[in-house]
Amino acid sequence: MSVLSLSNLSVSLRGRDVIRDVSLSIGEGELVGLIGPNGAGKTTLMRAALGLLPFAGESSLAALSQAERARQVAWMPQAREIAWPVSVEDVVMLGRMPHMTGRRPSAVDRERTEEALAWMELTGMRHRAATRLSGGEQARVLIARALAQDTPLLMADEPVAGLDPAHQIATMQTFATLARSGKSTLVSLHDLSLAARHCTRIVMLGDGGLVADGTPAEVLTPERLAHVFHITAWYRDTEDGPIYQPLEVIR
Ligand SMILES: Nc1ncnc2c1ncn2[C@@H]1O[C@H](COP(=O)(O)OP(=O)(O)OP(=O)(O)O)[C@@H](O)[C@H]1O
Repeated sequence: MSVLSLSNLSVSLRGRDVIRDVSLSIGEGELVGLIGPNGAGKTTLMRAALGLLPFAGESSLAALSQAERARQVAWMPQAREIAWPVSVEDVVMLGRMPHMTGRRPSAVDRERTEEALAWMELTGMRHRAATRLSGGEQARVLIARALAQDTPLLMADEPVAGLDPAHQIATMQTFATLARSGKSTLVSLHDLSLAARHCTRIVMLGDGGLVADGTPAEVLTPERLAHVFHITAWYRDTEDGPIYQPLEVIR
């Protein structure tokens, strides 16, 4: 079953075509990396898919009511400064809002919150004010809030930007674990190695259009890296998975 379906999605901002005719469908248990250079349209595509921007074409998510959408998809935007001086666990518990029926959190709400705190290694700082955390720690709190929402689909805009290497890897492994349990994630990334190692599928955008959609090995060819990213990269298929190291800029 598909958790997101986009059909001929196009977005025009201030008279400029930013996304052109993108069609794709994400099924259960997929971890999809959305890659493309700065300005390629990754954020715009995700925001339009969520119904946060006007678009032409169709998005299965945008067609849902606000309440249904909040139970179908958790969204972690790129902006990640937490402005509310509340505890880490309270921010994460906010992810349970779409599921809460009464005024008090249920046993399931508490369980999902605990799980999300543990996933993001935040249990030890649960009582700290979220505003007093470092940038990377705040990002982990917002990922935990999205995980606590416990939706079939998670959409995250550069969730690992600003995280240290251990937390980048752990976050991608959490998404992979979710995928194995049938949940899907669409995640925009700039790190090609993380994308290649952890994603089951890569969607490459270039200048607003869909350039390629397939397995990491199918999509990350030297020709596309040259043409779309203007780079050369060192590549090896190792026992620990594929490794990509960008090397030179092609001018
Ligand atoms: N409100 C806006 N009005 C006009 N143009 C916009 C607006 N928002 C974004 N754009 C333009 O749309 C294009 C795509 O932007 P978008 O933020 O989707 O790219 P991105 O792939 O997410 O980039 P990055 O990797 O830098 O985050 C860019 O050229 C950007 O300048």
